[in-house]
Amino acid sequence: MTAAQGNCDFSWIPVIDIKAFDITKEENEVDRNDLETLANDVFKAFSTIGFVYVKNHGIPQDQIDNIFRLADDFFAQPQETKNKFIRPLSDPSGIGYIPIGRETFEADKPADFKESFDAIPGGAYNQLWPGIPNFEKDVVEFHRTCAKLSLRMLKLIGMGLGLEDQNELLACHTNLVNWRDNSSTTLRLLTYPPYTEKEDMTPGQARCSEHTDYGSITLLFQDDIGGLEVQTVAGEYKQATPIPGTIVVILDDMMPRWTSDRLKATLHRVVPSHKYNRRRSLVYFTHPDSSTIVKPLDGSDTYPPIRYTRYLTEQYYSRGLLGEGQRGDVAA
Ligand SMILES: O=C(O)CCC(=O)C(=O)O
Ligand SMILES: [Fe+2]
Repeated sequence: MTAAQGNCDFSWIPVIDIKAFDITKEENEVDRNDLETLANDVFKAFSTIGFVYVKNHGIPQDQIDNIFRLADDFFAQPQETKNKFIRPLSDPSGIGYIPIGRETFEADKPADFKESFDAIPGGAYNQLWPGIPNFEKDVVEFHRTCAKLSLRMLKLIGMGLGLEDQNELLACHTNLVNWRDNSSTTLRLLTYPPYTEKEDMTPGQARCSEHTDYGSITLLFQDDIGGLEVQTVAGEYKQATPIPGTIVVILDDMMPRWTSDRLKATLHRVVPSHKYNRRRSLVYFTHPDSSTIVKPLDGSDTYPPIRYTRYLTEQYYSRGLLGEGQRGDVAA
């Protein structure tokens, strides 16, 4: 489906071809009609299912493959080496290595059977980088590349919403351009090891338990092993099958708040459906600037204003990534 065709099928996650507005194009080269068609499609998808597959985005496949390889190199290290990158519960950033069984989205369930390495480059936090050749340089570069795509998606969302100032959402994301300060935008390298029910997994344990993401939008690069499930409008879960060459774009918790529920943040999870296979993904959590006060853009009182950092701190705390004593530290 090309941008000019429009009219995607919105009964399930649509594939939207954004070639007309990919990250290699200068904004002033882009045809206005193509842009409007794209903005309409993106808006329809995000106001129904809350997810899209984006193809022809302009991020080179080689660059993506290289980050998957570097992630493999990190997770292949001995446990003691990886443990050196665990951040203490007193660290408000939530970055670093998160071992299996530490993070949970549902307090009454066993913590997730996954491990991750979270990166917020830019120097605002004391990020520790593994000594794997090119790891820091390439991860930082990939972070910046993802920022370009997120900015494109935010632009389309602003147009699709018909905002008087179409750049109003972009204005809350200066951290994607001047990313040194005010940023909690995180690249997560994620791996779900193979397992046996008897020895490794606890009954009821998920690879990634049910949740919505916290920020503005998420870019999810998945490998070819399935397991990601997304809640349908009818409330059932359905597989979001990997589609080669696409990135899954997810709407996060701030969007219903900004748009008075015109846009949705949809529940999703990763189920242990492929036990002999490792699943890997790269997740770019785009966050608004930390100091942003998120409130309905239509001036209504659908949601009370909230300072983004405060919201995030509460989420990290409830996920087990932050200690009780740190909850107030970065709050409003
Ligand atoms: O690995 C995946 O496919 C999904 C991960 C996810 O939803 C998350 O980390 O927020
Ligand atoms: Fe998620």
